[in-house]
Amino acid sequence: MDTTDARIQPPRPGEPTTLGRHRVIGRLGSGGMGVVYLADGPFGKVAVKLVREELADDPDFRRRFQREVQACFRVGGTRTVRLVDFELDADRPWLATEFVDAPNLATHIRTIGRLGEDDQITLATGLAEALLSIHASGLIHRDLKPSNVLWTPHGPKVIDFGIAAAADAAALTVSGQFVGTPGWHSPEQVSGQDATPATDVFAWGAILCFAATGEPPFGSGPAPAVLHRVLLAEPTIDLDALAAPLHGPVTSSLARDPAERPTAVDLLTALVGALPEGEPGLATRQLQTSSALPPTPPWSATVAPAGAGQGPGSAAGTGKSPGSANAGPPPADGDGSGGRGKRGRRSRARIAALAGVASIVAGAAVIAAVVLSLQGGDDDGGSSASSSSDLDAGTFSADAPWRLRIDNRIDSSGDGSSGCTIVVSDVTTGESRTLSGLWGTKTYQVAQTGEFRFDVNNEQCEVQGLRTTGDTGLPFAQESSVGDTEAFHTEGTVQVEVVDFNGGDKCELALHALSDGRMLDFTTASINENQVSLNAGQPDQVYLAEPSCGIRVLSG
Ligand SMILES: Nc1ncnc2c1ncn2[C@@H]1O[C@H](COP(=O)(O)OP(=O)(O)OP(=O)(O)O)[C@@H](O)[C@H]1O
Repeated sequence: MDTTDARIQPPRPGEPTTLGRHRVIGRLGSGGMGVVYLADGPFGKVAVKLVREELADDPDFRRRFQREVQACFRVGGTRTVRLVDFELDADRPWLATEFVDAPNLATHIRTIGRLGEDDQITLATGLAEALLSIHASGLIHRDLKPSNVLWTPHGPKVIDFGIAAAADAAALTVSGQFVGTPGWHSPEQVSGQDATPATDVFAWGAILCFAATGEPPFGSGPAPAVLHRVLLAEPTIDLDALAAPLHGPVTSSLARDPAERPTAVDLLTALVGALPEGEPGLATRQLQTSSALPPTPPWSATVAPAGAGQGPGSAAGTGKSPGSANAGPPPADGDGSGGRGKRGRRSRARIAALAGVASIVAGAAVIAAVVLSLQGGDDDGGSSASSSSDLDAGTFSADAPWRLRIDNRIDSSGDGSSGCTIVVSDVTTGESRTLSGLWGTKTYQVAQTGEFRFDVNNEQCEVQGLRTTGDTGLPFAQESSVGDTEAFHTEGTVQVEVVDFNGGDKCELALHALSDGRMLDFTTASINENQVSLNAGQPDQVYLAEPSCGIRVLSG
């Protein structure tokens, strides 16, 4: 298997140094939609796809991209990479997925050679599992090909599902011609018809032929010739090279008529029992691979230091991202009551100014060291807290995900205040995060456990640590712009009503898992549709992160 380093190129001059909260380390590759960077940030290593400028300028692309990205959160399973963060409003939108330290299948076959029979079956089963999760979420991949399959020691992981729809639409608008990589696209795509789940099954068959022989079933060469063969010729399926259990499924998946192709469920059913000896069955394998997922992201849903969102070389961005600490307007007023007035406007101006002076903010004079003690707190699902006016020494220890609430009580009638700056330090590791330019009340979910110390720049900044171990009881209402909701339990679907759009006409809502901060679903409510539902996928402890509006959870 390749090493990571061999696959990573240094960023080129003028390329972004940060994308949202992620620091760019290198380039993983580029394709039709944009460049993919390896980056490091609050979720560990991620692969960030930055959309090409031409596409970003196309309003139709943006609309479709946004819709598809929202849908991607519904895709579960262990055979698809997890979407962890994105910024859709940026000059150039980007999305971050978990980084999988493995080459793509095209590279693997080019450098190592074609797959043996056992590996073919592992690939066939894993890809069918991926298609099952994608199709079960109502999506179609549309662009399944070897470079969109990462080949790990545990089998394949599929990238780029769903988002190809947006690129197809934009490219067709411009050229009116077929756009894509010939050889993997189905006859119906080549002739301009709608893609269906059967389209992905066709690509599944083509990838298996390629994995077994190193050649796609309709050959290679100039694009028009390949497209012509896809439309009119019979595929070349080398049955000597292909593992016997795949003969039937691969042949039927390449049927010209989509109705004659098997479904992902048919493929899995056909492959049950064909897995190599020693390879556990599907359900067991899923459990094993899911435990290999990256560890709980540290400091999830916390605020990045002001200005960290877009570095000097950055090409993208407004710094506003649902699920990101920069999401949403700043609080409307100092007490978090949701009122809007002079102070809210002034806060916005101050925060904008702060964004330009990150280094000054990061080094802001910490004039009051506050160490909170929550040892004796209420631990049964309520909150336990100590305020910054209590200067007693002590430590706040958290043995489960917890919440940090900051209430800015600074009298800002005079100019000169830059809001609250809080430095949260992990006492054991010494790691710290600076949350700056905070106005009103803000609450953050922190996945990291351990012992923490808080330092604030003004004793009027009240800091509370909250334990959130149980249900809070529903329904409940949340004031405008006060950060995350309390954690609550959902049976799968959450109904939310937006009660205050906070001066705008839209509100972005992101549902996160309490356990590790991972985003489960994302939707946008509008004044015309102020009740929305979010899908957690399965019963879970969840919270709604950083809504920029006043919301009421109707059912969870
Ligand atoms: N999450 C990820 N983890 C590891 N590597 C990744 C990840 N996402 C993408 N890559 C690498 O970056 C390469 C480029 O990705 P990209 O999707 O842009 O390429 P492509 O499939 O060749 O192009 P396109 O589909 O846009 O025409 C991939 O082939 C893969 O090797």
